[in-house]
Amino acid sequence: AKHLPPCPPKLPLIGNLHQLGHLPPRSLHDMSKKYGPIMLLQLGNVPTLVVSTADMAAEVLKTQDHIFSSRPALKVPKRLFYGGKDIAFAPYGEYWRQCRKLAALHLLSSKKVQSFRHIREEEVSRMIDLVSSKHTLGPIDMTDVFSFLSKQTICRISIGQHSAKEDWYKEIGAVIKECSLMMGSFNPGDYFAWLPWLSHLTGLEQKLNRTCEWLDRVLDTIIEKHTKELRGGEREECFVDIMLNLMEDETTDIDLGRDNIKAIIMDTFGAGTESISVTMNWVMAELIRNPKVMKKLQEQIRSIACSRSLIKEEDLTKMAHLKAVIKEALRLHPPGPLLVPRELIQDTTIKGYHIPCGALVLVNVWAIGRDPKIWEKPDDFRPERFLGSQVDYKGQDFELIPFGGGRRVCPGIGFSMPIVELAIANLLLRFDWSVADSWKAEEMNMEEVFGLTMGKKTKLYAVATPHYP
Ligand code: HEM
Repeated sequence: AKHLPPCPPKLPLIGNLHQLGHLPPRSLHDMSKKYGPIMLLQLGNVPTLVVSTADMAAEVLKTQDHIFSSRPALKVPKRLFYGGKDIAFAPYGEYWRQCRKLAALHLLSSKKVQSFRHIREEEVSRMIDLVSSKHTLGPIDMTDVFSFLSKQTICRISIGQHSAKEDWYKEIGAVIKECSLMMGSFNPGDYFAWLPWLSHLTGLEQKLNRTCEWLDRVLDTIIEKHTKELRGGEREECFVDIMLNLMEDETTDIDLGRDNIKAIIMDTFGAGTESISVTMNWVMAELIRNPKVMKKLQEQIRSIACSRSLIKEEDLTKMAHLKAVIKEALRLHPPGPLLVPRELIQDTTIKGYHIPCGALVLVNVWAIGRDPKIWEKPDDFRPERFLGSQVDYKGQDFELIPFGGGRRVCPGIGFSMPIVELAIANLLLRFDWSVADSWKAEEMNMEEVFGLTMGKKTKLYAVATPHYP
C-alpha cells in the first residue's frame, strides 16, 4: 500500500470537511500541531494536501512547483472568471502562460506601475482630505476609508477615471461585492462530485446564474464604452484600453478575445481590491493596538517629511521602519491565508509520502507566520524583527509568503505595496491615532473572518487627531 501523509480521523462521505470550522487556517493549524507539517485530508471526495511549515511550502512552491502549479476547477470561480479565462484560475498550461506574460509586460510591469504614480498620490491625498473632513465627528470607520481608497485606485487604473462619472459605476461595487461573497462561500458540489444536483438544492446554481448575468452586463457596458466612445484623446490610459489595443495589434502573439479581457479585469477587482484594503486595515489595527510601535514609526515618517505635509513616493525608499511594520502585519494577517488553492497534476512523493495526482493543495501561510520554530514570540507584533533582516515577501523566503511563491506567485506585489505604503505613511504623518475613549488599545477586537480574503471581523473605528509640525 502507498504510504500516505497523516490524516485526522474522517467521517464517511464528508471526510474531514466538518473539521474546517469557520476559520479553516486556524483549524488546520491546530490539526498540523498534532498530525505534522504535511497532511492529506479528505474533503468530501477530494484528497487535499495541507502543508504548514516553511520547508514543506518550499517543496510545493519551489522544488516541485512545476507539478503543483495548476488550479482546481472550482464551480464559482470557474463561472465568474469565464471558465478560467483569467490568470488566477486558469489551469496550468499555454493559455495561463500567455496571460501571465501579458500581465507582466503590459499591465503590472514596474514601468507601468511607475506610470500610475500620480493616481496613487491623488487618491491618497483625497483619502487624507476625507479623514480631515470627518475627524471632528468622532471615531472614523477606517475599514470603509480603506475600502474606498482601494476600490477607487483599482477602478481608476483598470477601467479608467471617467468610469466614476458613469451611471453604472455604483453597480460595479455592488456586483463585485456579490461575486466576492460567492467566492468566499462554500460550495458543497466542489467536494461531492457524485452530487452535482446539490448546488441546485442549495440555490447556489440559480444565484450564480443571476450574478454571472449581472456581472457580464456590467463588464460588457465597460468594454462597449471603451471601444466606441472613449478611445484615443487625452485621457488616462487604463487596463481595458491597453488590452483592447493589444486585441487589435496583429504584431503581438497574444490572442485576446472579449471574454479574456473581462476575465482579466475581474482578476484585478477580485485579486486586488479586497486584499489591498484588508492589508491596510490590519496594518492600522496593529499600529493602534501597539502605540509604542506607532510612535516610533511616526517619528521616522515625520523626520523624513521635515515640515512638508505630504509624503511622496520617493520618500518611501527611506522608510525601513514602515516596510518592517507592513511585513509584520502580513506575517500575522496574510489576506490569503491558504494562498489560492493549487492542484497537483501528477503523482509525487514528499518526505517519503505518496501524494496522488489531482489533489487539492493548500499552503497554510497563516500557520507558517506563527511557527515558533521560525519566529521568536510569534504572537507579538514586533516589526523590529525585520529591521536589518533580508527576509522579504517576494516569494523567495518561505517563512514569509503572503503572496505565495513559484510560478503562480502573485504578479501584483509591486502594484500593491506602493499603495499600502503611501496610504499608511500619510495617515501617520498627518494624524495621531487612538481607539475610542471607552476602549483600551490592547483590548481591541482582532477576530478574523474567513471568505475570499481573511479580514478583520469587526470594523476598525479610530480617532484621528490632526498633527501640526
Ligand atoms: C496586498 C495585496 C495582495 C495580496 C496579499 C495578494 C496575494 C496573492 C496570493 C496569495 C496569490 C496566490 C499565489 C499562489 O498561488 O502562490 C495571488 C495571486 C494572484 N494575484 Fe495577488 N495579492 C495582492 C494584490 C494583487 C493585485 C493588486 C493584483 C492585480 C492588480 C493581484 C493579482 C493576482 C493574480 C492575477 C494572481 C494569480 C496568479 C496566477 O495564478 O498565476 N494581486 N495573490
